[in-house]
Amino acid sequence: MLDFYSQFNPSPLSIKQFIDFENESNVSGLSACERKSFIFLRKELPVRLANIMKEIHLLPENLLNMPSVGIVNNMYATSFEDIMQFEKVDVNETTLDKFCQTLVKIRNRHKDIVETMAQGVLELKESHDVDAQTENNIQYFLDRFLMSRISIRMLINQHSKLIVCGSKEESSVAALLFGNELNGHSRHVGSIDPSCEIISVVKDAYEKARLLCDQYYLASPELIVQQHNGKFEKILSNSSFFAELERCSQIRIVYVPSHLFHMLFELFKNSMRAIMEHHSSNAEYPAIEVIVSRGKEDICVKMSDRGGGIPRSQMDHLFKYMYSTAPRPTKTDAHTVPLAGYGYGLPVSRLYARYFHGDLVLQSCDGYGTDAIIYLKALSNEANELLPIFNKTSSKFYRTQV
Ligand SMILES: CS(=O)(=O)N1CCC(Oc2ccc(-c3c(C(=O)NC[C@H]4CC[C@H](C(=O)O)CC4)noc3-c3cc(Cl)c(O)cc3O)cc2)CC1
Repeated sequence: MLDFYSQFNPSPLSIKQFIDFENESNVSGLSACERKSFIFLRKELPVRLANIMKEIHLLPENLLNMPSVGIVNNMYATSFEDIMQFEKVDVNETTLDKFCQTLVKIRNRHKDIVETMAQGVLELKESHDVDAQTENNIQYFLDRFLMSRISIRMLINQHSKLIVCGSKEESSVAALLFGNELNGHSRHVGSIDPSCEIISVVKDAYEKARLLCDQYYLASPELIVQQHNGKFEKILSNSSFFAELERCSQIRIVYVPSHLFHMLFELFKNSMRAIMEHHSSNAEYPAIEVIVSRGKEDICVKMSDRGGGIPRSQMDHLFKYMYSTAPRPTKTDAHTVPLAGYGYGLPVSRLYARYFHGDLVLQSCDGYGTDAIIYLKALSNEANELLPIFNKTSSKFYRTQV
């Protein structure tokens, strides 16, 4: 069955399709949405699982034989079998309920997979010499494996949040509690906010990172936020609309707030760490400046710090899984720098940006500071999932690399 489903390419969805899918259900009732989602997912989830499982099987023997990689492999095989039981069932209330609960079970099973995979890489580093080719292999695989995982969790979250998987009582309570409007704000569609106010997420991520910074450094840099809404530039001059523009000028995007938060939280931690270390002998710390801008195609969030910057020779390391994989500090290690990434914070943040055809880039001036720019698609119909495809090209990459 694995070979059968790995023959199909994953079908990317745009954010607009995720939204329209739910809006359509408003017309024909939730059960139509649930049925349509079930029919799509009972094929698409096995396709996405099978595509990445075939790549796991192409990994270098040394890595594949690591205990933690074996655990990941078995988890995927179990989840694939779980979904297979719905391949030919009739579509009725019982199977839809069971399917929902199976998705929640799979989501819980996979919740620590990033850490488990990182543990597998660590086991390899500690037991074998890792040559440049193997490191390239691992970088290529982890980018694709972690992107695939983001996409599978997105599909599961959209289905389970829209259908509000769980007991009917929970569903009715959820409907009572959340319904379609949240305190008059636009309603979320699963994990998507159709009107996500970017500056609010920026401030939230800053406050959470500042907490960690204050805990360790007993101080933290201030935040200066600006925005430039190019969308309204043309009619800015007409003062009669000014009040309206003031309200409209909050730059909003149809996006997944949790993805944006993850990226911003990671970047704030890195900027704060650089600033506090670079100015450790000062009593004053240069503020972090964030500019949010909206143009025709892109929405950009630029974070600028004066943390001393990084030489170009070191820049590539920041996105390297192998370079950053280090033993997680033990709880008793009182001197753990809370802002230091011991995992894959930056590479995963770039995957979140790229997942809907955006990007995350760093521009550093050694001796001065670093700019980090998050690019997001301004239009939801252009924000298509970017999915890894298992085919001859990807297989060849592993073969030539070995
Ligand atoms: C893989 S991960 O996601 O897990 N993770 C990536 C992140 C890393 O932590 C960090 C944090 C900050 C910095 C840093 C320095 C810095 O440290 N300079 C001083 C050294 C410059 C080289 C110098 C040398 O080696 O030559 C030795 C001093 N300067 O600018 C930044 C900076 C980086 C990012 Cl990405 C940013 O967004 C903003 C920034 O200001 C580096 C590393 C943990 C691991």
